[in-house]
Amino acid sequence: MASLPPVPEAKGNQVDVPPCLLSPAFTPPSTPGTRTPGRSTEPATSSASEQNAVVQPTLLEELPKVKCQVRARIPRNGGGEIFLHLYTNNIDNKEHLAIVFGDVIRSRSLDAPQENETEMVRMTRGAYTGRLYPGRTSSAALSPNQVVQPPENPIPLVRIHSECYTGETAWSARCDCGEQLDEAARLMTLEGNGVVVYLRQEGRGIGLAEKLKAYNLQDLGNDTVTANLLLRHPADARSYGLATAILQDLGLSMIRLLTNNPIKVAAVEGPNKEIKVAERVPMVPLAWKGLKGGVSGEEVDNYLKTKIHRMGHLLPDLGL
Ligand SMILES: Nc1nc2c(ncn2[C@@H]2O[C@H](COP(=O)(O)OP(=O)(O)OP(=O)(O)O)[C@@H](O)[C@H]2O)c(=O)[nH]1
Repeated sequence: MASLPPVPEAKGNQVDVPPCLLSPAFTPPSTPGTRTPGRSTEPATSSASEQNAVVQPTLLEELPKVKCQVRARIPRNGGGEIFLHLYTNNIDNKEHLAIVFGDVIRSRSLDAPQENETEMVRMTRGAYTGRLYPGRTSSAALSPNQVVQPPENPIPLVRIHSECYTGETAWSARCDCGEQLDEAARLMTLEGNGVVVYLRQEGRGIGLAEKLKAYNLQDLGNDTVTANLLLRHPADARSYGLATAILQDLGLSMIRLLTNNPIKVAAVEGPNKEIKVAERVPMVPLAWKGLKGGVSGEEVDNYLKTKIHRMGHLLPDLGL
Protein backbone atom coordinates (compact mmCIF):
# COMPACT_ATOMS: atom_id res chain seq x y z
CA MET A 1 0.00 0.00 0.00
CA ALA A 2 1.33 3.47 -0.88
CA SER A 3 2.22 5.57 2.15
CA LEU A 4 0.97 9.13 2.48
CA PRO A 5 3.31 11.97 1.59
CA PRO A 6 4.70 13.98 4.52
CA VAL A 7 2.74 16.98 5.80
CA PRO A 8 4.08 20.11 4.06
CA GLU A 9 5.67 22.98 5.94
CA ALA A 10 3.88 26.36 5.92
CA LYS A 11 6.08 29.37 5.12
CA GLY A 12 3.97 32.42 6.04
CA ASN A 13 1.13 32.35 3.58
CA GLN A 14 3.03 29.99 1.29
CA VAL A 15 2.56 26.31 1.49
CA ASP A 16 4.28 23.39 -0.18
CA VAL A 17 1.74 21.54 -2.25
CA PRO A 18 1.90 17.84 -1.54
CA PRO A 19 1.69 15.31 -4.34
CA CYS A 20 -1.97 14.77 -5.11
CA LEU A 21 -3.73 11.53 -4.29
CA LEU A 22 -6.25 11.75 -7.10
CA SER A 23 -6.41 12.71 -10.71
CA PRO A 24 -8.25 14.56 -12.11
CA ALA A 25 -9.34 17.13 -9.52
CA PHE A 26 -12.92 16.78 -8.37
CA THR A 27 -13.71 20.34 -7.31
CA PRO A 28 -17.34 20.68 -8.46
CA PRO A 29 -17.30 22.67 -11.71
CA SER A 30 -20.49 24.43 -10.70
CA THR A 31 -19.01 25.91 -7.54
CA PRO A 32 -21.22 28.95 -7.06
CA GLY A 33 -19.86 32.23 -8.32
CA THR A 34 -16.56 30.86 -9.56
CA ARG A 35 -16.55 33.69 -12.01
CA THR A 36 -16.84 36.52 -9.50
CA PRO A 37 -14.72 36.78 -7.49
CA GLY A 38 -12.75 33.67 -8.18
CA ARG A 39 -9.67 31.79 -7.33
CA SER A 40 -7.43 29.96 -9.68
CA THR A 41 -9.19 26.80 -10.77
CA GLU A 42 -5.88 25.23 -11.78
CA PRO A 43 -5.53 21.96 -9.93
CA ALA A 44 -2.36 21.39 -7.98
CA THR A 45 0.04 19.33 -10.02
CA SER A 46 2.34 16.83 -8.48
CA SER A 47 5.30 18.75 -9.86
CA ALA A 48 4.18 22.11 -8.42
CA SER A 49 6.23 22.91 -5.38
CA GLU A 50 4.50 25.94 -3.88
CA GLN A 51 1.07 27.56 -3.85
CA ASN A 52 -0.57 30.26 -1.78
CA ALA A 53 -3.00 28.91 0.76
CA VAL A 54 -4.25 32.48 1.18
CA VAL A 55 -5.18 34.09 -2.13
CA GLN A 56 -6.61 37.55 -2.54
CA PRO A 57 -9.96 37.47 -4.35
CA THR A 58 -10.03 38.62 -7.94
CA LEU A 59 -13.19 40.50 -8.72
CA LEU A 60 -14.89 40.37 -12.09
CA GLU A 61 -16.53 43.41 -13.58
CA GLU A 62 -20.09 42.14 -13.28
CA LEU A 63 -22.04 40.59 -10.44
CA PRO A 64 -24.20 37.53 -11.06
CA LYS A 65 -27.92 38.14 -11.49
CA VAL A 66 -30.10 36.90 -8.65
CA LYS A 67 -33.85 36.68 -8.19
CA CYS A 68 -35.79 35.97 -5.01
CA GLN A 69 -38.40 33.40 -6.05
CA VAL A 70 -40.22 32.99 -2.77
CA ARG A 71 -40.18 34.16 0.83
CA ALA A 72 -41.90 32.69 3.88
CA ARG A 73 -42.14 33.39 7.59
CA ILE A 74 -40.50 30.78 9.81
CA PRO A 75 -41.37 30.84 13.52
CA ARG A 76 -38.20 29.89 15.36
CA ASN A 77 -37.93 27.08 17.81
CA GLY A 78 -37.08 28.99 21.00
CA GLY A 79 -38.84 32.21 20.05
CA GLY A 80 -38.91 34.90 17.39
CA GLU A 81 -39.26 34.42 13.68
CA ILE A 82 -37.35 34.96 10.48
CA PHE A 83 -38.21 35.36 6.81
CA LEU A 84 -36.54 32.77 4.62
CA HIS A 85 -35.81 34.02 1.08
CA LEU A 86 -35.00 31.52 -1.66
CA TYR A 87 -32.88 32.79 -4.55
CA THR A 88 -32.10 31.54 -8.03
CA ASN A 89 -29.33 32.99 -10.18
CA ASN A 90 -27.72 32.93 -13.61
CA ILE A 91 -24.48 31.14 -12.73
CA ASP A 92 -25.50 27.91 -11.01
CA ASN A 93 -28.64 25.89 -10.38
CA LYS A 94 -28.44 25.91 -6.59
CA GLU A 95 -31.00 27.42 -4.24
CA HIS A 96 -29.05 29.97 -2.21
CA LEU A 97 -30.86 31.49 0.75
CA ALA A 98 -31.15 34.71 2.69
CA ILE A 99 -32.41 34.46 6.26
CA VAL A 100 -33.82 37.88 7.09
CA PHE A 101 -34.40 39.06 10.65
CA GLY A 102 -36.91 41.87 11.21
CA ASP A 103 -39.48 43.52 8.96
CA VAL A 104 -37.39 46.28 7.43
CA ILE A 105 -35.15 44.45 4.94
CA ARG A 106 -37.03 43.52 1.76
CA SER A 107 -36.12 41.93 -1.55
CA ARG A 108 -36.44 44.15 -4.63
CA SER A 109 -36.81 41.22 -7.03
CA LEU A 110 -39.47 39.57 -4.85
CA ASP A 111 -41.52 42.74 -4.46
CA ALA A 112 -41.39 43.66 -8.16
CA PRO A 113 -44.84 43.10 -9.68
CA GLN A 114 -45.09 40.19 -12.10
CA GLU A 115 -47.21 40.31 -15.22
CA ASN A 116 -50.85 39.39 -14.72
CA GLU A 117 -50.35 38.08 -11.20
CA THR A 118 -53.25 38.02 -8.79
CA GLU A 119 -53.07 39.12 -5.19
CA MET A 120 -53.30 35.46 -4.15
CA VAL A 121 -50.24 34.61 -6.27
CA ARG A 122 -48.31 37.57 -4.77
CA MET A 123 -49.13 36.46 -1.25
CA THR A 124 -48.31 32.84 -2.04
CA ARG A 125 -44.82 33.74 -3.24
CA GLY A 126 -44.32 35.93 -0.16
CA ALA A 127 -44.51 39.39 -1.74
CA TYR A 128 -46.71 40.81 1.00
CA THR A 129 -46.14 43.34 3.78
CA GLY A 130 -46.82 42.64 7.45
CA ARG A 131 -48.22 39.20 8.31
CA LEU A 132 -50.57 36.88 6.49
CA TYR A 133 -53.75 35.86 8.27
CA PRO A 134 -56.74 33.76 7.29
CA GLY A 135 -58.97 35.68 4.90
CA ARG A 136 -56.41 38.32 3.89
CA THR A 137 -57.01 39.44 0.30
CA SER A 138 -54.42 42.12 -0.40
CA SER A 139 -50.62 41.73 -0.46
CA ALA A 140 -49.98 45.41 0.22
CA ALA A 141 -52.21 46.48 3.06
CA LEU A 142 -50.91 46.49 6.61
CA SER A 143 -53.52 45.92 9.29
CA PRO A 144 -53.72 48.79 11.84
CA ASN A 145 -51.66 46.93 14.46
CA GLN A 146 -48.88 46.06 11.99
CA VAL A 147 -46.32 48.88 12.08
CA VAL A 148 -42.80 48.46 10.72
CA GLN A 149 -40.36 49.68 13.38
CA PRO A 150 -37.03 51.06 12.13
CA PRO A 151 -34.06 49.20 13.68
CA GLU A 152 -31.95 50.93 16.33
CA ASN A 153 -28.74 50.44 14.36
CA PRO A 154 -29.33 51.47 10.74
CA ILE A 155 -26.32 49.44 9.53
CA PRO A 156 -27.47 45.82 9.65
CA LEU A 157 -25.45 42.86 10.86
CA VAL A 158 -24.75 40.39 8.04
CA ARG A 159 -23.30 36.89 8.14
CA ILE A 160 -22.23 35.22 4.92
CA HIS A 161 -22.34 31.57 5.76
CA SER A 162 -21.22 28.63 3.65
CA GLU A 163 -23.13 25.38 3.91
CA CYS A 164 -21.70 22.85 6.37
CA TYR A 165 -23.88 19.75 6.62
CA THR A 166 -21.58 18.15 9.17
CA GLY A 167 -21.38 21.14 11.52
CA GLU A 168 -25.00 22.29 11.19
CA THR A 169 -26.88 19.01 10.98
CA ALA A 170 -24.63 16.11 11.94
CA TRP A 171 -23.43 17.68 15.24
CA SER A 172 -19.78 17.75 14.16
CA ALA A 173 -17.23 19.03 16.67
CA ARG A 174 -14.58 19.24 13.96
CA CYS A 175 -15.60 22.83 13.12
CA ASP A 176 -17.48 25.78 14.62
CA CYS A 177 -19.91 26.27 11.70
CA GLY A 178 -23.07 25.33 13.64
CA GLU A 179 -22.09 27.55 16.53
CA GLN A 180 -21.41 30.48 14.20
CA LEU A 181 -24.83 30.16 12.59
CA ASP A 182 -26.53 30.06 16.01
CA GLU A 183 -24.51 33.00 17.27
CA ALA A 184 -25.31 35.08 14.19
CA ALA A 185 -29.02 34.34 14.71
CA ARG A 186 -28.77 35.30 18.38
CA LEU A 187 -27.12 38.65 17.61
CA MET A 188 -29.57 39.48 14.82
CA THR A 189 -32.52 38.57 17.01
CA LEU A 190 -31.18 40.93 19.70
CA GLU A 191 -30.94 43.75 17.16
CA GLY A 192 -34.24 42.83 15.49
CA ASN A 193 -32.55 43.22 12.13
CA GLY A 194 -29.95 41.47 9.98
CA VAL A 195 -29.32 38.93 7.24
CA VAL A 196 -27.63 35.54 7.05
CA VAL A 197 -26.76 34.84 3.42
CA TYR A 198 -26.56 31.06 3.26
CA LEU A 199 -24.48 30.00 0.29
CA ARG A 200 -24.58 26.45 -1.01
CA GLN A 201 -20.82 26.06 -1.17
CA GLU A 202 -20.40 23.06 1.07
CA GLY A 203 -16.91 22.19 2.24
CA ARG A 204 -15.43 25.54 1.20
CA GLY A 205 -16.74 24.88 -2.27
CA ILE A 206 -15.47 21.30 -2.81
CA GLY A 207 -18.77 19.58 -1.98
CA LEU A 208 -19.72 17.14 0.77
CA ALA A 209 -18.22 13.99 -0.77
CA GLU A 210 -14.81 15.60 -1.12
CA LYS A 211 -15.06 17.16 2.35
CA LEU A 212 -15.65 13.71 3.82
CA LYS A 213 -12.53 12.44 2.04
CA ALA A 214 -10.70 15.44 3.48
CA TYR A 215 -11.91 14.42 6.95
CA ASN A 216 -10.35 11.00 6.46
CA LEU A 217 -7.09 12.63 5.39
CA GLN A 218 -7.30 14.80 8.52
CA ASP A 219 -7.68 11.67 10.63
CA LEU A 220 -4.51 10.43 8.89
CA GLY A 221 -2.63 13.41 10.31
CA ASN A 222 -3.14 16.30 7.85
CA ASP A 223 -4.65 19.69 8.64
CA THR A 224 -7.66 21.04 6.73
CA VAL A 225 -5.58 22.95 4.17
CA THR A 226 -3.25 20.05 3.38
CA ALA A 227 -6.18 17.63 3.16
CA ASN A 228 -7.77 19.81 0.44
CA LEU A 229 -4.48 20.10 -1.44
CA LEU A 230 -3.89 16.35 -1.31
CA LEU A 231 -7.24 15.95 -3.06
CA ARG A 232 -6.15 18.50 -5.69
CA HIS A 233 -8.57 21.15 -4.52
CA PRO A 234 -7.67 24.70 -3.60
CA ALA A 235 -7.44 25.33 0.15
CA ASP A 236 -10.61 27.38 -0.31
CA ALA A 237 -12.66 27.12 -3.53
CA ARG A 238 -15.38 29.60 -2.57
CA SER A 239 -16.45 32.94 -3.98
CA TYR A 240 -18.85 35.61 -2.81
CA GLY A 241 -20.30 37.35 -5.88
CA LEU A 242 -23.67 35.75 -5.23
CA ALA A 243 -23.67 37.09 -1.67
CA THR A 244 -22.93 40.60 -2.93
CA ALA A 245 -25.75 40.35 -5.46
CA ILE A 246 -28.20 39.02 -2.86
CA LEU A 247 -27.33 41.80 -0.40
CA GLN A 248 -27.81 44.32 -3.17
CA ASP A 249 -31.21 42.81 -3.98
CA LEU A 250 -32.09 43.21 -0.30
CA GLY A 251 -31.34 46.92 -0.62
CA LEU A 252 -28.22 46.88 1.54
CA SER A 253 -25.29 49.10 0.62
CA MET A 254 -23.62 49.32 4.04
CA ILE A 255 -23.22 46.34 6.39
CA ARG A 256 -21.50 45.13 9.55
CA LEU A 257 -20.02 41.76 8.60
CA LEU A 258 -19.74 38.93 11.14
CA THR A 259 -16.55 37.11 10.15
CA ASN A 260 -12.93 36.38 10.95
CA ASN A 261 -12.12 35.81 7.30
CA PRO A 262 -10.37 38.82 5.68
CA ILE A 263 -10.95 37.44 2.16
CA LYS A 264 -14.70 37.50 2.75
CA VAL A 265 -14.57 41.18 3.71
CA ALA A 266 -12.71 42.11 0.54
CA ALA A 267 -14.76 39.83 -1.70
CA VAL A 268 -18.25 40.76 -0.55
CA GLU A 269 -17.72 44.43 -1.27
CA GLY A 270 -17.98 43.50 -4.94
CA PRO A 271 -16.18 44.62 -8.10
CA ASN A 272 -17.50 48.16 -7.92
CA LYS A 273 -17.83 48.42 -4.14
CA GLU A 274 -21.55 47.69 -4.44
CA ILE A 275 -21.53 46.92 -0.71
CA LYS A 276 -19.48 48.74 1.91
CA VAL A 277 -18.35 46.80 4.99
CA ALA A 278 -18.55 49.53 7.64
CA GLU A 279 -17.32 47.18 10.35
CA ARG A 280 -16.00 43.64 10.68
CA VAL A 281 -17.52 42.02 13.74
CA PRO A 282 -15.30 39.13 14.93
CA MET A 283 -16.77 35.70 15.67
CA VAL A 284 -14.82 34.49 18.69
CA PRO A 285 -15.71 30.90 19.68
CA LEU A 286 -17.92 30.86 22.77
CA ALA A 287 -15.58 28.42 24.54
CA TRP A 288 -12.69 30.89 24.13
CA LYS A 289 -14.80 33.50 25.93
CA GLY A 290 -15.50 31.07 28.77
CA LEU A 291 -19.14 30.75 27.68
CA LYS A 292 -21.21 27.59 27.45
CA GLY A 293 -23.19 26.36 24.47
CA GLY A 294 -20.46 26.29 21.85
CA VAL A 295 -18.29 23.60 20.35
CA SER A 296 -15.02 22.73 22.08
CA GLY A 297 -12.28 20.12 21.96
CA GLU A 298 -8.97 19.33 20.35
CA GLU A 299 -10.37 18.83 16.85
CA VAL A 300 -12.11 22.21 16.60
CA ASP A 301 -9.03 23.87 18.15
CA ASN A 302 -6.88 22.31 15.41
CA TYR A 303 -9.37 23.48 12.78
CA LEU A 304 -9.22 27.05 14.13
CA LYS A 305 -5.42 26.89 14.50
CA THR A 306 -5.13 26.07 10.80
CA LYS A 307 -7.46 28.94 9.93
CA ILE A 308 -5.27 31.34 11.92
CA HIS A 309 -1.85 30.08 10.85
CA ARG A 310 -2.46 29.01 7.25
CA MET A 311 -5.56 30.91 6.07
CA GLY A 312 -4.91 34.28 7.71
CA HIS A 313 -8.07 34.34 9.83
CA LEU A 314 -8.27 37.20 12.28
CA LEU A 315 -8.65 35.45 15.60
CA PRO A 316 -6.49 35.74 18.71
CA ASP A 317 -4.06 32.83 18.72
CA LEU A 318 -4.45 32.09 22.46
CA GLY A 319 -1.41 29.82 22.24
CA LEU A 320 -3.13 27.23 20.04
N1 LIG B 1 -12.83 21.39 2.87
C1 LIG B 1 -13.22 21.52 4.13
N2 LIG B 1 -14.24 22.36 4.41
C2 LIG B 1 -14.62 22.49 5.69
C3 LIG B 1 -14.03 21.77 6.74
N3 LIG B 1 -14.65 22.13 7.89
C4 LIG B 1 -15.59 23.01 7.56
N4 LIG B 1 -15.58 23.25 6.23
C5 LIG B 1 -16.38 24.17 5.43
O1 LIG B 1 -15.90 25.45 5.68
C6 LIG B 1 -16.93 26.38 5.45
C7 LIG B 1 -17.01 27.31 6.66
O2 LIG B 1 -17.35 28.49 6.18
P1 LIG B 1 -17.76 29.80 7.01
O3 LIG B 1 -18.57 29.43 8.18
O4 LIG B 1 -18.34 30.73 6.00
O5 LIG B 1 -16.43 30.31 7.64
P2 LIG B 1 -15.13 30.97 7.11
O6 LIG B 1 -15.13 31.54 5.76
O7 LIG B 1 -14.08 29.96 7.33
O8 LIG B 1 -14.87 32.19 8.08
P3 LIG B 1 -15.78 32.92 9.13
O9 LIG B 1 -16.67 33.86 8.38
O10 LIG B 1 -14.81 33.62 9.99
O11 LIG B 1 -16.52 31.87 9.86
C8 LIG B 1 -18.20 25.59 5.20
O12 LIG B 1 -18.46 25.50 3.80
C9 LIG B 1 -17.85 24.21 5.76
O13 LIG B 1 -18.54 23.16 5.11
C10 LIG B 1 -12.95 20.88 6.42
O14 LIG B 1 -12.36 20.24 7.26
N5 LIG B 1 -12.59 20.81 5.10
